[in-house]
Amino acid sequence: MAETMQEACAPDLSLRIGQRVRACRAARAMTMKQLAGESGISLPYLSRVEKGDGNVSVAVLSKLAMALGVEIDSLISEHERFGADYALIVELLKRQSPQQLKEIRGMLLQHAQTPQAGAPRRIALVGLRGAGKSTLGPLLAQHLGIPFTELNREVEREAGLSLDLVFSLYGQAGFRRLERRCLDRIVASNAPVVLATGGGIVVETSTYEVLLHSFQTVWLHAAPQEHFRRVMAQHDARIATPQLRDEAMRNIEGAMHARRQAYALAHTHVDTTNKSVEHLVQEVAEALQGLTQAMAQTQPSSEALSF
Ligand SMILES: Nc1ncnc2c1ncn2[C@@H]1O[C@H](COP(=O)(O)OP(=O)(O)O)[C@@H](O)[C@H]1O
Ligand SMILES: O=C(O)C1=C[C@@H](OP(=O)(O)O)[C@@H](O)[C@H](O)C1
Ligand SMILES: [Mg+2]
Repeated sequence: MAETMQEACAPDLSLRIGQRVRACRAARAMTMKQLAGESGISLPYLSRVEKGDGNVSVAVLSKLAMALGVEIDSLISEHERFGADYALIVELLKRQSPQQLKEIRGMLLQHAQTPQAGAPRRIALVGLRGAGKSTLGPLLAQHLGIPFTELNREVEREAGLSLDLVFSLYGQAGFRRLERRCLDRIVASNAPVVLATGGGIVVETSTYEVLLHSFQTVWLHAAPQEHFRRVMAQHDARIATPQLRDEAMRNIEGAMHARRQAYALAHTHVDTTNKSVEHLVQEVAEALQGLTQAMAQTQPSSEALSF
């Protein structure tokens, strides 16, 4: 059964699409009749789309985008909410190479990441399940003399439910909203902390951006087989049968593949393969010290961004 966007999405999305189509058409000084003709959509149907009352299929959206000479995502996005500069910056960024984008992000973060006198020490451990975040976190915190927080426990406390129930009652999206709320609260508390995050925090870009911006982040990693071996050794109920085990291994490999680039954005990376937990506490502490020194030496540039 063909599912239309109207059925799949909230009504305000239809309204937004309608407003975007109308605004793009107006900016191009096109009449409704012209747009209908150029896109091959009937005039009455286009009128309904613009009123936010059409069952807009992806095919119709694609025809409209083509006739307006815009990318289909610009008819769905909320970019205009952030103003004209935002839209121009997005276009400017689209023309940069991955390396240039890395440099631009670094420049934008330079001020935020230069340690300010008296700023709280905030460290976040990221990585796939079995990375050792929950194991190393409290030991690292003890070593540094600052408190430890497990973000998933904060989510459970916020929801008043176990993590499994949060997922089954609110779904992945509900969990991510709670995770963000808890992270925001930790940032706002302005206290030093070693934070063990959940393995999936990197998938919600807006949450991960807050984490990268506000914490010194450490990616703890190992080969997928090692992550799997460690999770297996925890005798998790989710991998109690051979089928579940196969699925779990594929899941870990798939997640590592899909998340590798995001994890790699962390400020420092530590390979945990064949290293004892005690050794790793030292190694992570040294990596963080190196990072703090490197950040202190990087003077915020007063030059204009030149890209
Ligand atoms: N460096 C390590 N070498 C071997 N086993 C480890 C190491 N770090 C953690 N483990 C074990 O792996 C399992 C998963 O660790 P955990 O800290 O719960 O990972 P995470 O919180 O990142 O999912 C635990 O049983 C833990 O004892
Ligand atoms: O990798 C993931 O997608 C998840 C990892 C879990 O955290 P841990 O990494 O602490 O196990 C937990 O947040 C949730 O089950 C989702
Ligand atoms: Mg954990």
